[in-house]
Amino acid sequence: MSNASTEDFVFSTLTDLRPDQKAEVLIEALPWLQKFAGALVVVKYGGNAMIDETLKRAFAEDMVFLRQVGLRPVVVHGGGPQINAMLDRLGISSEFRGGLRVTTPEAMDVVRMVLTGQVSRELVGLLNAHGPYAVGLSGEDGALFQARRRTAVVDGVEVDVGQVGDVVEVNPGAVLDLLDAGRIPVVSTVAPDIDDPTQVLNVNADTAAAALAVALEARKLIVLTDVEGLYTSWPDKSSLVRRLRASALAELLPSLDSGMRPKMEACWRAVTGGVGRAHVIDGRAPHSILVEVFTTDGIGTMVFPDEEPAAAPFTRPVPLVHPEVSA
Ligand SMILES: Nc1ncnc2c1ncn2[C@@H]1O[C@H](COP(=O)(O)OP(=O)(O)O)[C@@H](O)[C@H]1O
Ligand SMILES: CC(=O)N[C@@H](CCC(=O)OP(=O)(O)O)C(=O)O
Repeated sequence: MSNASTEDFVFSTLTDLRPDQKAEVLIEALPWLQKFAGALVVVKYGGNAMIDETLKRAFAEDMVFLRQVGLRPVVVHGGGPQINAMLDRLGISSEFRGGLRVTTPEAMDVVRMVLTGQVSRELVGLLNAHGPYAVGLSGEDGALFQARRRTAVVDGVEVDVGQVGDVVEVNPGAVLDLLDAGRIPVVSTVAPDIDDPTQVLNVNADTAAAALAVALEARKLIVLTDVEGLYTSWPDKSSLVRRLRASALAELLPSLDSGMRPKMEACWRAVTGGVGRAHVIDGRAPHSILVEVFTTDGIGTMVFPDEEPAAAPFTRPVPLVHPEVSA
């Protein structure tokens, strides 16, 4: 076993399971399949979790699995490393300040091109290898997002970062139409500038995913990244947090580094805005989404609200199989 890859290990372990053990794995999912039937789940797929081909295919399988068992998944994707690669190829320099890309008009053209013309296309293709599920749209389509320009804060000082914005309005109609038609919307986080409709703004994908999850009254926001979850004293591996109340997270936020901070802020915004649970999970582990949704222990870090909402969050039954997919 010592020379086997992680993948060999996973597959040999699974095929070595006795039938009764396989049945146990399946039956553990039953209460979660019941609980989440019809639930709307926003999944943020980060650029760093999007590098390995096998993992990308596993991600697409997970999304189609969620859809097929009656959930309503919405993908919001990032693409930071892919934007960096294209800027390098084009010889355009780029830097981050306070966790945000300084976005010149020239860089904005590249951000828009890479997110909507490359990353979105690739994800849509991977999902549609399983049937006609995915439709890509950006924050510009159907006036999905309106954003307002923002600055970054570096060492307590506000700095200009160019064409960067925060989502201030969401019109989720186009996403709901796609969900009602049995599709999986794949959202790129480019948004029109609310104060100057001739301009588009670059929006951090974690932040946009949280705004969309709140507007859609999602049951869950799941953020995939390239670590196991939130560590209270990064990089000490023993400090991984499994469960965290929103108020405890609010106290932690100021101490977090720039990579994790937008993610955890997004989780806080989501659960304080009415989303049932927000999770940060490891996108490097194949099928981590399924483990999170359909097992009792889950995986990664889960953020929950201080007070549970009085009424059950919004759910709507959906046909198990899209007519076109079953044809
Ligand atoms: N407290 C922390 N817990 C976990 N990861 C952290 C923490 N502080 C910083 N990080 C870093 O944040 C990174 C994830 O952020 P980022 O690279 O922006 O991811 P993504 O591309 O998935 O959006 C991790 O790889 C890790 O290096
Ligand atoms: C303003 C800003 O920084 N925007 C990000 C948008 C993409 C993103 O958020 O991608 P990840 O999720 O892969 O980090 C950027 O230009 O890289």
